[in-house]
Amino acid sequence: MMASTRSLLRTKSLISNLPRFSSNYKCLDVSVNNDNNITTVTLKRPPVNSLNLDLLSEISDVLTDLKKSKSPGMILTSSSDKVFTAGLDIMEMHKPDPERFKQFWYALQDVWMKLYGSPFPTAAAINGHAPAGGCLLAMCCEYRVMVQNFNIGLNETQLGIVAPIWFIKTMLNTISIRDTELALTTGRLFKTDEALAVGLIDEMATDKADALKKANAFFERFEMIPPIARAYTKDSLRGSDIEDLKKNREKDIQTTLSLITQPKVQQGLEFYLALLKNKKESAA
Ligand SMILES: CCCCC/C=C\C/C=C\CC/C=C/CC(=O)SCCNC(=O)CCNC(=O)[C@H](O)C(C)(C)COP(=O)(O)OP(=O)(O)OC[C@H]1O[C@@H](n2cnc3c(N)ncnc32)[C@H](O)[C@@H]1OP(=O)(O)O
Repeated sequence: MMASTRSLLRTKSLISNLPRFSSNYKCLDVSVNNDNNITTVTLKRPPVNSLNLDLLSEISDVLTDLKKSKSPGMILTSSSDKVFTAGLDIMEMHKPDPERFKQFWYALQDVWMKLYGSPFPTAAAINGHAPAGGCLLAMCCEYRVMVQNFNIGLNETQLGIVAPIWFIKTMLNTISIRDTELALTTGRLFKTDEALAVGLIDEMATDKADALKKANAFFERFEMIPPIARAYTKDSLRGSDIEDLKKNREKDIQTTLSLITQPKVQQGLEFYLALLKNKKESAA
């Protein structure tokens, strides 16, 4: 084979392995670092990146693309300078249309299964508050770097709701059983330094640039590790949690819908929404 043909074929195979990202994302920025081929996925759904059906569907799509293209790794971060994500969009849970809610919850399950179980390494550069679903996304990643003076945690009980079992398992994969129980029953939000002390995050950062730098450095640990061995090992640790949800997926959707539509739960959500609005009014 002529050298020029070989080089053309090599170029073609490189091109076909490059991640193909839709330029049509409305709520995400997706960019690949030329130095290490790590993809940074930036949540950008102002004002607080709350996770609605649209945003979850886009995250799910980008995770599929990254897996298909055998990406060497992904960093999840936010375009906001004070919120990583405010968690699930409360408007998807307040007086929900049942069909839409089912799609919404299905999309959340998809994101969780794809992110928690990704064969490629993942890191969260948490550059703002990460309550509830925000903490869940961060915990799905394998490594967390968080900017100082923000909050992170599963605060569901504070809203009068209950974190689903797969949220709980994700926390149990991150911190101790004892700390998980205390954190969940009290709906505790940890400040960055408290999160570090308990192991909920791995490193602190001074600002977003520092967080991205530290997150990028995490991937250097895998330079000499065969990706297949890495991926199988991760699957051995996390795969059974994912299988459990796969088996119970429909039941999980139905149970969540029936819990969330209980009048007491709806009243609790209304009260919480009013608190968020009042906070703004009293600050003005
Ligand atoms: C027997 C009982 C059984 C009960 C079982 C029940 C159910 C079980 C089933 C399901 C479990 C569901 C699990 C849910 C997990 C979740 O993720 S719930 C969401 C939790 N999120 C939060 O608690 C965060 C709330 N937000 C904040 O604390 C702050 O907004 C912030 C993130 C710290 C940012 O503060 P900041 O000052 O910058 O912004 P504002 O507070 O002024 O907010 C701006 C704007 O955005 C709105 N907003 C904030 N968060 C959300 C949100 N999560 N969803 C939707 N909208 C949100 C806020 O209201 C403001 O709106 P505006 O006034 O119209 O501008």
